[in-house]
Amino acid sequence: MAFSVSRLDPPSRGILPKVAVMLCTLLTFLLLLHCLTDRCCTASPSPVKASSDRAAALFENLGSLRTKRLVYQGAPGSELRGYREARRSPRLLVNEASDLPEAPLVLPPSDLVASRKVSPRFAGKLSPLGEGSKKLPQALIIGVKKGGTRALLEFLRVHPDIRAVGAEPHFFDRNYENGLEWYRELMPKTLEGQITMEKTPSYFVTSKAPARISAMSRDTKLIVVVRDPVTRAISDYTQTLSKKPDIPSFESLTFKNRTTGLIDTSWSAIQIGIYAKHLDNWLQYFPMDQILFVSGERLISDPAGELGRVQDFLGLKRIITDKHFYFNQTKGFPCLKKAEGSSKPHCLGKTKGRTHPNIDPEVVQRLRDFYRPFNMKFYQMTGEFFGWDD
Ligand SMILES: Nc1ncnc2c1ncn2[C@@H]1O[C@H](COP(=O)(O)OS(=O)(=O)O)[C@@H](OP(=O)(O)O)[C@H]1O
Repeated sequence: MAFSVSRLDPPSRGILPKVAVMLCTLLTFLLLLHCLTDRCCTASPSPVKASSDRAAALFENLGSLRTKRLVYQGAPGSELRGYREARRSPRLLVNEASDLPEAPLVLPPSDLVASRKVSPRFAGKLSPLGEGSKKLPQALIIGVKKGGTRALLEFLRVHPDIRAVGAEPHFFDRNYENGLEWYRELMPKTLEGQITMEKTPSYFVTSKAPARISAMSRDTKLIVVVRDPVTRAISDYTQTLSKKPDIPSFESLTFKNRTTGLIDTSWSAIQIGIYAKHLDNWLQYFPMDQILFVSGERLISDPAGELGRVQDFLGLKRIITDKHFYFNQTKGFPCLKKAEGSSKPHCLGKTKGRTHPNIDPEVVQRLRDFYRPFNMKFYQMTGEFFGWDD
């Protein structure tokens, strides 16, 4: 102020210059006062102020996201909600925090994925590191042939936490010599927390399979789809007949000697249905609570109910429910409203749900009598009643 007065001071000492100096001083004072009010700052924003505001906003957002991450780690059960909230704020992540590394903000912590509080498939879509790795299966559908194993696997594949091989690897029966690394290579890539599965129905009747699977992992979960052994035998025969139309009749293959009524238990169609005998072999290596028996009949009459049991057994959330199925009148079987990775309805192929040939009722009855004691034993061993002998 003193500086401006002396600079404006004219050499003359008249009254007018003094008034002019006083007016100038007053004007300067008023201007300064004006600039200290809000109107002044709003009208002419300083670039420094704007950028510091953005930085403060980013800092605040980062802070709020950090808080969310702390919530995931600190409070079990609140994880998914917190993560979803963060996901539902794309504006926050894309616009305001675009300068910040996105991955650490977006991905749920790995321990959270491992505990499956967040669907690993969901997390996987966001993973910057790729699609996981191939692992040996943690769960197997080991049988039984013609029990409904394909239907079960196709239905299970709808679950986001299950990844399964489509074809039957036959590792523990035919391809064991290829080694575990060969087997692992067949598997789909999975993320932490996802379950790798395969189905090979012949494992259930392969005497070496229990020891081999146990050597891979004693924790392997085993699923067996069982079906009335008489219907199963006819289904098995129907499949063979479709490939070799010249084979003898079911009736003649059933007996070693039709006159004496002696059943040919060496015929695989008959052999496979002696479930109690095969199960005995598995129980040498696995405890009963590591084996789940799925009813082939209920898989048709109530697929969601059976799938509920399977999801529980695998420790998965019950995601596959009634709303995933519809009954297809033409097929005569339940089908998926949407198959895995598709939006279209999906029924199993025409080799599933074949029309069976008519079998002499006397032979059917003879087979029912043959299986009854084995079925009783099987119900006793499993503690479950499948109702094949009503
Ligand atoms: N949803 C659905 N759609 C079609 N078929 C179904 C379904 N659920 C169970 N099934 C029954 O599955 C039987 C075939 O069993 P598998 O898949 O175990 O056969 S195989 O061992 O893999 O060849 C098959 O046996 P067949 O009827 O004798 O063909 C079906 O009865």
